[in-house]
Amino acid sequence: MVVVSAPDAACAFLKTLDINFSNRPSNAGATHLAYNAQDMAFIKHGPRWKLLRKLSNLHMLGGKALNDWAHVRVSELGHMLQAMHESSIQNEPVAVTEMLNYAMANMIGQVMLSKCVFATKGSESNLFKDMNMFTAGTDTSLSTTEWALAEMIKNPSILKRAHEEMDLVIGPDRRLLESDLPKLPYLQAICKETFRLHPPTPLNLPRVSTEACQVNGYHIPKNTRLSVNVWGIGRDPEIDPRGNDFELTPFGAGRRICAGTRMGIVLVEYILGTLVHSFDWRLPEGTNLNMDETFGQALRKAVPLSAMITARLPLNAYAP
Ligand code: HEM
Repeated sequence: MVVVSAPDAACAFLKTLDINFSNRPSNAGATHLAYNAQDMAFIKHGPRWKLLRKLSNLHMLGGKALNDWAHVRVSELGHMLQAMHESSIQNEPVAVTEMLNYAMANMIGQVMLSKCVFATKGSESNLFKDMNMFTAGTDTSLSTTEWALAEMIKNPSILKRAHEEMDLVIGPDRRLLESDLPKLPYLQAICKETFRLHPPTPLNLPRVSTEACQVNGYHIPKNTRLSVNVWGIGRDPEIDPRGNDFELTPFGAGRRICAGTRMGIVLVEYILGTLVHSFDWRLPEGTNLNMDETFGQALRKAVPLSAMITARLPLNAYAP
């Protein structure tokens, strides 16, 4: 197995990925949810074929599908905001992680299965869960949103500056819309910085060399397992941001790049932006912010985020 941590070597490897590292090792979990036509043929006879065909037929991860399903994100986010608002009125801490999990799973679940995942016990939704699509889509987006909120609670000046930008662009009378996102560069910078510091897949997903090859002077035999240490590269003080763009690859790169990149970015920016604009955030009295990491399906906070929130918008902004 090769783990690449140095940016220049990672850059060379990533450039070689499409040619020689396009397969996944057989135990790579969600990575079997391969997506393009060639990969589809590769797994055509596997148990995931039915769902994959559905994904592909609906073009559900592309730009048009993202627009077509915007109303689902609005309504699911509305339900979460309403529940959070009720906690704030009762002066109770909000179980942020749990709420994000429900909202993200329902957003992704409804798009893929046309039903609310946490309101159905049908076999199709079980199949969906067994197939790791939750972890590919929800755990990654959830962990980024949770880490970003935690970093802002830890650094109130960042939260304040995000509020200032949003108050200027959106104002205090309505909720954030997805169409506001391009006008919020500071929010986008917060998301990018969170991807750098807390990449949900810190070693990317593993690839296997299909052929022997030479990379950066090293001989890589056929069938070598390759991992890129995205977490280490993102924290390397030597990195020059004017490099070749391979210093920030939270969604991977090349032919097997994350199939849900667009959806992941929209989910994180839209949900995080709305939560920040809608509430003031602070820790419950007498508690400390634990920033320890734990690695499961994604790199998550070891202690789920719990916070006190105060509404910043009029009551009707918190309706589903
Ligand atoms: C913050 C959000 C997300 C992050 C950081 C992320 C990250 C990744 C990474 C690093 C890979 C491996 C790429 C490579 O090997 O080069 C991957 C693969 C994948 N992701 Fe995501 N992901 C996110 C959201 C999503 C969403 C929302 C979906 C779908 C609903 C999704 C579906 C997939 C699938 C199907 C693959 C496998 C692609 C293949 O093997 O060809 N991801 N993701």
